[in-house]
Amino acid sequence: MTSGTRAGSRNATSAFDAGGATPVLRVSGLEVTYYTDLGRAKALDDVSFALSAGEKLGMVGESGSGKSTMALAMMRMIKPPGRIEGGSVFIDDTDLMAMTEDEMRQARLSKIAYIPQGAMNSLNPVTRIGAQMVDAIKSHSARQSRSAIEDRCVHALRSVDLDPSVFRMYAHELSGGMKQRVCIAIGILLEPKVIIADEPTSALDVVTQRQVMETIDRVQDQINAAVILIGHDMGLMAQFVDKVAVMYAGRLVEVSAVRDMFTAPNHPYSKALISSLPNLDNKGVFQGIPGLAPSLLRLPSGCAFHPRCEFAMERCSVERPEPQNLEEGRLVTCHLFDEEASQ
Ligand SMILES: Nc1ncnc2c1ncn2[C@@H]1O[C@H](COP(=O)(O)OP(=O)(O)OP(=O)(O)O)[C@@H](O)[C@H]1O
Repeated sequence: MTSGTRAGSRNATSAFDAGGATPVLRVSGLEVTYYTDLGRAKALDDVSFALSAGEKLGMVGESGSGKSTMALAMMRMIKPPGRIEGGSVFIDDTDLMAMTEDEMRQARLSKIAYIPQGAMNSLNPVTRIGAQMVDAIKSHSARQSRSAIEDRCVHALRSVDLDPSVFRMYAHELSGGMKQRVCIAIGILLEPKVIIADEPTSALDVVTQRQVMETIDRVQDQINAAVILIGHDMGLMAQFVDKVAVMYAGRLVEVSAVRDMFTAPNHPYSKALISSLPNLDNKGVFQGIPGLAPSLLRLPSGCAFHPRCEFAMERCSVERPEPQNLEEGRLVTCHLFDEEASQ
């Protein structure tokens, strides 16, 4: 039933296919566990992927699948009871996981920027936008002159289509879309190589959502960054990203080019996600996926998706599938592909 073909390697971390180009970002074997009173929740389990400059990856998955944890782990911003327990995050030749705390503070914003969920609501209400932007730059390059820093801020505001007058404004004077664009402007102030935007369009109307996505597109073009967009909206993703990564219970179950993902998804969970989207055949009715996402505290044995999978085989409840690289840079974590390989 599978549509992808194996490229021979079973080791997903060995082939960082970033579309032929040398990847600027290589995440390998990233692991995060939350130690809660109720037990251990492995929120990130052996996550590996790569992105090249100018590439956009959409990260999707149900609530609690580990998308924000992945972003926070890449930024080394996981807080107790969470712990990063393994893996590397290379930007070019530098492993963020091997940096000192001080080096990592410098790397945030200059090498890798994170626009968190609800960022626009966390702008300081009593400080002008300009002062918040200046502070962000000063914490990295204190030696620049005030006028050079201000020029940089105004340039960033212009890049996201905001008038330079926004520099002197307060957050309450801006619309939701404008605030989100301010957050993007702050994210690109130091021209990072990698930008992670966590649900950048939630709580915005559809027209503004589109404008914010177009803004991200444009600034990405200007600085040639690799961008990770985290979100639930597969439809919006489809229009803006190059690749889609699907997370389920802390694991990457599929990474495919956006066209492949929508026309021929490999993993049964991706198939269910795609076919649950409203379309003309189902008259716009949301289908949903049977069953519930599992608790990370009590994961099903074998493949965590097997209780909800219409293609589940006997081994799926016993043996945990490993990520496998397929041709055309596709990755899948599913036993259906083992079957294909052994034929
Ligand atoms: N502070 C915490 N303490 C304990 N467990 C946590 C904590 N934060 C996250 N988790 C666990 O990690 C899992 C993944 O959470 P995460 O926020 O990364 O998911 P998500 O996919 O980003 O969800 P959403 O789409 O709702 O933002 C959760 O299901 C939860 O079990």
